Amino acid sequence: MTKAAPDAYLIIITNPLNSMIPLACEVLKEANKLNARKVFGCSTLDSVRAATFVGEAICKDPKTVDVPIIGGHSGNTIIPLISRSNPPACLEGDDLQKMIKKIQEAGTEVVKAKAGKGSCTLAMAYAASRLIFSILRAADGEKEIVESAYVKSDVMPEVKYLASPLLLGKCGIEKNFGLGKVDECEKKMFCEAMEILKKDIEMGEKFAKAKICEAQKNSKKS
Ligand SMILES: NC(=O)C1=CN([C@@H]2O[C@H](COP(=O)(O)OP(=O)(O)OC[C@H]3O[C@@H](n4cnc5c(N)ncnc54)[C@H](O)[C@@H]3O)[C@@H](O)[C@H]2O)C=CC1
Ligand SMILES: O=C([O-])CC(=O)C(=O)O
Repeated sequence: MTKAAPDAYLIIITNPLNSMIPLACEVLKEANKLNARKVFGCSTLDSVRAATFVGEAICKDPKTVDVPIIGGHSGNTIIPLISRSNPPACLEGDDLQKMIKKIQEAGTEVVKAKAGKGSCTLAMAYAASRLIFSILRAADGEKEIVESAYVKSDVMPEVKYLASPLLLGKCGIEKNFGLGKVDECEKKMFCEAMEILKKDIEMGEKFAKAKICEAQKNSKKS
């Protein structure tokens, strides 16, 4: 990609996404071709699931429901901001906790059900096509297109990569909306998620650096 299409958008679906985006960015950085505005970790399925489950709970068509997602794309790092659901979800106590868990565990549930035979496919195809079409529509000049995705981020100094709502534009990410307003419960979940994210990010970066180092040594030998 760095040689054949250095200006291309890079959208990664492969897990572990929290580490794969740092890994990819390290490789692009090494080749002097990193344009972080065009590198996306596809966490759109979390947005799709949140809209579907919240929509079911409040009897609304999921297509009309928006729930911002922050954090990452694995278990507890997926933080659906139900307090900012549009239309409002008004979930509290046990119902709220169950909803959050349902969104966070939905992917793992499918992986377990398929018992070693992959993960969810059709829903993933839908989510990927939604992100790709959003990016293309924005590149084509359509305004006010917002998607949550896991990207290189300077929103929080503690974590260099983060999922958050993004305004898309002609050249990729136009603006990162960051965390925005979060309630106390969401803030607590985010603080816990940051500790996991930090380790996941470090793992991706370390892996990339080791592979780059190995490749450099091999090229010197030959
Ligand atoms: N971002 C997201 O929301 C989602 C991400 N995923 C991720 O997408 C990836 C694919 O998922 P599935 O299609 O369900 O998995 P799968 O197990 O059905 O397919 C993986 C494919 O990769 C091939 N493969 C494995 N190692 C390879 C290598 N070194 N070189 C070339 N091919 C290789 C396997 O032969 C297999 O065909 C996984 O990493 C999964 O975790 C899946 C669903 C949602
Ligand atoms: O864990 C997996 O392989 C599947 C996944 O990311 C999801 O369904 O969100």
